[in-house]
Amino acid sequence: MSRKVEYSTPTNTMRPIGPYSHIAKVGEFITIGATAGVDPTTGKLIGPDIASQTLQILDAFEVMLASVGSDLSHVIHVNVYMKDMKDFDEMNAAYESKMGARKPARTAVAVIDVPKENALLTMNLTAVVAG
Ligand SMILES: N/C(=C\C=C\C(=O)O)C(=O)O
Repeated sequence: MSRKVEYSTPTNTMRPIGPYSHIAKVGEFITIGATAGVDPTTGKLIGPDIASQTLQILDAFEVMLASVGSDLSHVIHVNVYMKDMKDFDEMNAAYESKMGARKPARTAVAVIDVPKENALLTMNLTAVVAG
């Protein structure tokens, strides 16, 4: 397996808001950094509800994973960072509506803040290349 680390940010997704790439890939392993629920064209937050933001993030993950030969069925682990744990059930419902029977390992926690102003959550993941 190659140990070369490839960093990428697809052009058809939101621009990073700091000095990072959305995706890092080493051989078959993929990691996607924290991503908020923003419109990829305007950079504006989707919502204001956590369900909309959750679905937007998962849509963005689909685009990012496709750019490196993967998809949501090859996700290993997801981290969910919410501003308020009271949103847990609503986030879960939206998450499950998109992920369906796919149930990667997941860690959901509440945090004091996230980088995108007014965002209710941010998520990141690890995955492998499809095949
Ligand atoms: N991944 C980072 C920020 C993401 C923010 C966002 O999508 O709203 C970072 O600063 O490392």
